[in-house]
Amino acid sequence: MSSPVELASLSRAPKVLLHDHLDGGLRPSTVCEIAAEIGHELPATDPTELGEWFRRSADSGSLERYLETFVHTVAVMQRRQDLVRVAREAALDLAADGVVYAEIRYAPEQHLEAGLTLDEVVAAVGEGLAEGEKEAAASGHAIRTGQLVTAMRHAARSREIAELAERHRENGVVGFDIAGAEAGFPPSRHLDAFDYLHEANMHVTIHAGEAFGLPSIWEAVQVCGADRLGHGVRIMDDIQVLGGIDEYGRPAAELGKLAGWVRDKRIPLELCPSSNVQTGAASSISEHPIGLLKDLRFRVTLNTDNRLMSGTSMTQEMTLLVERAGWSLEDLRWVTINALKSAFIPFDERLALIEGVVKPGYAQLGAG
Ligand SMILES: O=c1[nH]cnc2c1ncn2[C@H]1C[C@H](O)[C@@H](CO)O1
Ligand SMILES: [Zn+2]
Repeated sequence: MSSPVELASLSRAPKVLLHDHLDGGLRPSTVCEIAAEIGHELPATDPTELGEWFRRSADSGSLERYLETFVHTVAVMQRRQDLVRVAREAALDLAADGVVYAEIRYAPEQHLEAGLTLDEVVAAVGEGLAEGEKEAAASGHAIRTGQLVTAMRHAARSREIAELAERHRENGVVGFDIAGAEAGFPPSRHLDAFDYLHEANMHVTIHAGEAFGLPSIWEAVQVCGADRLGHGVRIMDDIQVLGGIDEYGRPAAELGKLAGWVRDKRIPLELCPSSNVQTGAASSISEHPIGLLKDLRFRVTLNTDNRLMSGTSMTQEMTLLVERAGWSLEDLRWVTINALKSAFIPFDERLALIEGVVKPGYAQLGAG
């Protein structure tokens, strides 16, 4: 049975976030303050106007143009103290939004302009996240965070970044990712990095199937051995909806071999509805494939991608799905548990969060 959703209570629902970019989630006021200190010119100096500028500019229908907005966030994340600050604020903002576990990603190679080393960048972000976690717990919003270290797919440093991730695995780094423009930069360009990580038994997620289709997803899964897919929304290209309901009570559909593999292997999809609408990967929230993929029982997770560029939060993404795609509280609980099952922390710790935090939290709201 599905429970009606009290929208006002969604901010209290426990949330799990696997796909959130540190350089896509800054507070507009922080961007303004640091930019003024370092003399970086912004398209707007008032925080409200700047927030609107990011959202408007990211509403471009193209991943490449969407990514251009990061020039301003990356610019203010070069000094050690600024990385600490941005990471601390990210942990605090997510905790205040009800997120109980978050994997936060960024590309260390983009934060070297003020002279930091790659290791110093990872240490600064780790320090900020730890501070944020501590403060959040003291204010009654416990959150656990982990870092995902990203290599940029157009660059040629992925092997070095993979080694960086491995060096810091006891120090808050839980996995590795590649990001950036997808068309023309297949994941297999970075095979050396993935081979290294598999040798070291490290977790890997790959942005694939966002701006480019099935060949990118196939390479990510079958050539590069991705544990999860960043977006993966274009797996839809391998699914034919037949109309009506099948013998299991699901939408009747024919899955191609790749879609079948992704579902059978329970490969998690890190879906980001608002971001996909902005980059043109989906036409609207109500038409976003997340609903169909949920009904077909793919391992669906719900994510923000870039809170600043999308003007969003986990509560907002949940609210949109409830309002525009008819999601129930049980659906939200399901994606939350899916996300924890797919997290890159040890199994026992995932289970402890599912049983000790997520299930009781949803029970309090009337689900499960
Ligand atoms: O949705 C995305 N797809 C591909 N790359 C992305 C996306 N969101 C952010 N990025 C890029 C821009 C950032 O500078 C970089 C590291 O977080 O990752
Ligand atoms: Zn992303």
